[in-house]
Amino acid sequence: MPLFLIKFFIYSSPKKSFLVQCFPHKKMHEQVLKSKPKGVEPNEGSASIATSSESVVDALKVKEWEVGMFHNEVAATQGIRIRRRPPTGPPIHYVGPFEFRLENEGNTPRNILEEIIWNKDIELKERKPIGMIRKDLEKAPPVRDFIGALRAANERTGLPGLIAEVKKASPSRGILRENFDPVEIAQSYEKGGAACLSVLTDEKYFKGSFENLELIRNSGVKCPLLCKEFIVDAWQLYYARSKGADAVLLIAAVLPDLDIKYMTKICKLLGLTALVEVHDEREFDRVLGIEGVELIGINNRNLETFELDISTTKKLLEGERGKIIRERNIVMVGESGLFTPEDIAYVQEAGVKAVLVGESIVKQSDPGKGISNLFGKDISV
Ligand SMILES: O=C(O)c1ccccc1NCC(=O)[C@H](O)[C@H](O)COP(=O)(O)O
Repeated sequence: MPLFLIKFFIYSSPKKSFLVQCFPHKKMHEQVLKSKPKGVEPNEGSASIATSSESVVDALKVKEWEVGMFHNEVAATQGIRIRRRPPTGPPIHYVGPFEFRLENEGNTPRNILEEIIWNKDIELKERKPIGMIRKDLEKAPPVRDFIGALRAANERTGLPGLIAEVKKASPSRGILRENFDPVEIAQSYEKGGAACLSVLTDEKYFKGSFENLELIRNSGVKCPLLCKEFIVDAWQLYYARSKGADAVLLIAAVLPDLDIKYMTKICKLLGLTALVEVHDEREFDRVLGIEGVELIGINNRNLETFELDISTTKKLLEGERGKIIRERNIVMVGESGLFTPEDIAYVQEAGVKAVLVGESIVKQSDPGKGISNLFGKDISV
């Protein structure tokens, strides 16, 4: 019997629901049983009756969860620890006409990155139909050359091209800047010599927005824009482009190889540059095995623990991997935790042609001047 059917029967068997109801206090059934009749707040220990059209929706939800589980299994074989969906079943559980809400330990994210990823699913439920996005795409401003801008800045200054991040807050640092005017910050970065900008669009954890991305794009800022989002679905690529993005971030700690392959192809079709982010050797090797990747970021921050170590960039670019990068002419980006001219020199020495910097410059009263402080000299055009 296929795995998804076995799981379906386990999760929908009357026996299990009996156990859940009889022994809610037992370790193996530490679920809090809640029903959620339509339009009524969850109510512990009761159930609601579903209509037949609801049962079609229910079947789809179960199926959706099964796909997520399959995704988790594939991802785990590639060393990906971030689970795409909660592993202990969909939070809403259906038995015949009854609907239960199950909450248990397995439905708790293991770290902040996993929490952000699970939250994307909730956000994506509200997405516009792809047909509407197609229309928006026709009106989107033309794509600008992200990698070209980084290379040009590197040649002009002899220093890594700067991707300056427009970031109001982060899970690791909280609020970085109270008086946050995204357009003013973007203009100040451009004036200070940034080659490209990275704009956080996640609202819940970074206090960013797609509105900020659009505002910056429509403000006359010429630097190409990276849409700094947690991408889990190809739909987000179309949406980012429709809002004026020139590049998107694909995180190898979250996306299995097949997703990265598929998404980089869609990016090419849309004219978007994909910045593929890695944090360790295994992720780096996986990404080097994918054809057509032209821009790779090494994040010095462990997104599960927040630990920062800029020697991550050096470690990953040593030896054979560094050689492959040079042979393929891939542009490497050193990301996170860069505060001083010495930090910039260190990652440049390690082999990066670009850096992605947020905190150290966005916190300055004049973010453009913050760039001169970071590089130890004026790099404005
Ligand atoms: O910054 C965080 O706390 C964070 C937490 C979870 C996922 C991603 C996170 N940050 C994204 C980034 O990698 C940085 O915004 C970016 O590289 C700039 O870093 P920094 O210069 O240290 O602000």
